[in-house]
Amino acid sequence: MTAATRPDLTIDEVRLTPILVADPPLLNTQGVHQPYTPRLIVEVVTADGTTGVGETYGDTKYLDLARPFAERLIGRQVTDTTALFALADEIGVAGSPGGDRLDVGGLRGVQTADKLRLSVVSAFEVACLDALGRALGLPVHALLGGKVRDEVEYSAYLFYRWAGHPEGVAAEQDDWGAALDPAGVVAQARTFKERYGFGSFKLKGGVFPPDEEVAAIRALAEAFPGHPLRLDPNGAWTVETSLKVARELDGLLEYLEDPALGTDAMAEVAAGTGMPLATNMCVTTFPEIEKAFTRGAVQVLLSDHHYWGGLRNTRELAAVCRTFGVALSMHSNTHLGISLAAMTHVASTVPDLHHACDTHYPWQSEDVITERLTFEGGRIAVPDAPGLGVTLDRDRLAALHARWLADDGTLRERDDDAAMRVADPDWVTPVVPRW
Ligand SMILES: O=C([O-])C(=O)C[C@H](O)[C@@H](O)C(=O)[O-]
Ligand SMILES: [Mg+2]
Repeated sequence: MTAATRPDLTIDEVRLTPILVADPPLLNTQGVHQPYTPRLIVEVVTADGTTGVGETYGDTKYLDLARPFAERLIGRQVTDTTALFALADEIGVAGSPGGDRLDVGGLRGVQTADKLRLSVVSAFEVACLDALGRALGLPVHALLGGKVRDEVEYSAYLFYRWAGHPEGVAAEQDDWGAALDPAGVVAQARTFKERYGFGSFKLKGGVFPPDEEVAAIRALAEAFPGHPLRLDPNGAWTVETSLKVARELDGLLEYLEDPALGTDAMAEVAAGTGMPLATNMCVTTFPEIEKAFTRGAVQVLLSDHHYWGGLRNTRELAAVCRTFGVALSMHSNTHLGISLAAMTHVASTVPDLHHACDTHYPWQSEDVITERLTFEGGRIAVPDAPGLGVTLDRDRLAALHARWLADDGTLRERDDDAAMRVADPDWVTPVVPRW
């Protein structure tokens, strides 16, 4: 390829398409998933006609950042992903003029202005890498330095859930049925194993009193001997409860995920148990690393390329974890195939990936790509086609965007509390720790 034949990778156009995607009634400590959840699909189009795609959170606060960011990208090169961070810093976050803390809590850790920006940057970075890979005929993993494995292992993400969303609420149906006790959780795990071949199971906890969730883990251990298990109550427990559960599940869990909220509480739990602790809550930004790692508060870091700022930042995070002797795996939030492909590419390039990664993907019956990614033995084969190796399905994208347009605004923000209040008008956001 000479300079004359090199494709013109100047960004000519950026398309942002907010969508609403069907989501089952999955329970967590804050409430229940809404019947439809917002995501944002990003497309960058280069002067030579190549299009790259990315995906991130679609709530209004992300859209408000993505729009001015998209304008600033026009005329830049898709190769210039380093510049994305400085560009993002130019954009103010509403309610946080100084770029400081917006609020704390939720299920994904602190929400700083910087983290919001990084969550937006990640979709553009992935779209740029996809476009670059397509233009060069190279898979994204090659652009990241090359894969060290041909498949990436994922874990079944078990949720307590209702059979359907509340009566009268517009929603898609599925055939999973309810899971509200140990037998239901085991049945759900069995379905996951049959359909996708998953070899390890994570249970989303913090929904029922700890004893009931301990019983569910015991039932899983009995039904699936030798299969790695995890429990994640999203910080719903006190230090004392966390230590009690750690004792009771000693030898049954590969790790306990965010039993208590915040680095101080996690460090206290870690000091009192030999059970490895994982997090996607107390360490979700680079500034939080030093305190947590030096105090031994976490033994497994669950990265998430969305809020860590993309695929290359994920690799930098992996290097930091390696340096501190902290194991690495991946967190997931409701996502579609574009993000699953991005996760798979970056995961394939990280030498020390210690546990099967989380994914919500099997819960998503809808997608915006022409061919869904498939799990064989709980694993996804790392795509070798150019870019991410996925193709946007424009009809599906348009249909899910039409749903977003038709919504009166209630579903455009993920709000698990509000969704729970539809079923239980007396529901109030639980004060954490709950138990
Ligand atoms: O590992 C986690 O904490 C998550 O996956 C956070 C998510 O928001 C999960 O709790 C959910 O989807 O309800
Ligand atoms: Mg978690």
